[in-house]
Amino acid sequence: MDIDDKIQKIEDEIQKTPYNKATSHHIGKLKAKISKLKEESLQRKSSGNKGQGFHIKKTGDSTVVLVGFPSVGKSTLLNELTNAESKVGSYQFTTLDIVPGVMEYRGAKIQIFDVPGIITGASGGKGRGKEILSVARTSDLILIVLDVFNPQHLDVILKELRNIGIRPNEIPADVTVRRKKLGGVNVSSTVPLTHLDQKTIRSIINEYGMHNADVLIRDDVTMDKFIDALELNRAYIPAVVLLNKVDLVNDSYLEELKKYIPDFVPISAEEKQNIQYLKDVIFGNLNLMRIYLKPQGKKADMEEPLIVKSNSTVIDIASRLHREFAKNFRHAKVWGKSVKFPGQKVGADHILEDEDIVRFIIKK
Ligand SMILES: Nc1nc2c(ncn2[C@@H]2O[C@H](COP(=O)(O)OP(=O)(O)OP(=O)(O)O)[C@@H](O)[C@H]2O)c(=O)[nH]1
Repeated sequence: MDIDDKIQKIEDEIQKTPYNKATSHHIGKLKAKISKLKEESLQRKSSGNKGQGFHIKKTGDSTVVLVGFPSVGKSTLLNELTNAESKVGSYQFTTLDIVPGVMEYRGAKIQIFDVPGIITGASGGKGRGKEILSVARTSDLILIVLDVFNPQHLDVILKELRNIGIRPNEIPADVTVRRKKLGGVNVSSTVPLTHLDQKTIRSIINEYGMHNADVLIRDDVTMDKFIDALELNRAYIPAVVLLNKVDLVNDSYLEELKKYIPDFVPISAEEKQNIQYLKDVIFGNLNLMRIYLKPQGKKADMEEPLIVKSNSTVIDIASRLHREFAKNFRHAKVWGKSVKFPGQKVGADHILEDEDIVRFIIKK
């Protein structure tokens, strides 16, 4: 029996088992088993395909990946957003290889990848699923591209992404597990747990080979999220749904769709509709900010901002500039939204905001 058969067999068993208090620990154990098998299957696939996968050199400030079925307009969109010269064809599977492009926006260099069209079963190795696997898992944002006439593909794509360990738009549950030598499994939580009982938690923990551990739970987690928290390989990545080719439909069609997909960005890559707004959405979801540097006695360089992650501190910026800078840091002066008055003196841990101007004062 291969791994997929094993997974199917356990899934069938879960289907047949009624879910209640008495069976919860058993179902927890089965779900943990499935999670481990899927992980094993992923590991095998990626190691078995050495050399064939895409090796992408990450450049720029962030990376974004376009995921969608063939012919939904990914190449056309990539051309609109970036400087890449991607071939556009009106037949399926035009994208034969990965095409990175760079979108320059608000001073940031955002690298965008168009991966070959996802098809059902991609995560299982069908089509060119493993490419999606390697690219999407390491990206900072996933753009799920749908054709306006095939919105039902969203469910398939989300399922495929989950199968390769991606948890789009989820935040990891706050669970810590400390292994110990003796004393059994001790579970404590800071909030009431409405989805899991002690027996189920123990049963899942045991399935992961741990028989002595302190488990601390700070969220009212579901069974699935608890299992995710025990897997090391989960990728929590923001995702945005794009509905392409809206030039072919009217407003009432889109209104109707909102009943099924509450949150999407309508675009037309071909007719260049809503592209500017999309760029804003991309930038916004990457959680980046622009910081301008002001050398001593000179005006700030307002041409080329430093692009950093939101909530970066003064010392984060200093470390990025130069190791010596951070080591000899004394204080900084800041102009902008993060301070009460212009030129305010701040310490290393001060959190900056978008478009702040910073001057470093370092020990001589
Ligand atoms: N009407 C309309 N057609 C579009 C739009 N975007 C793309 N197309 C057309 O859809 C077809 C497929 O576009 P591509 O950009 O090649 O699609 P793709 O998703 O990259 O396809 P694969 O390379 O097969 O994965 C082409 O004929 C495009 O001209 C759009 O916004 N409106």
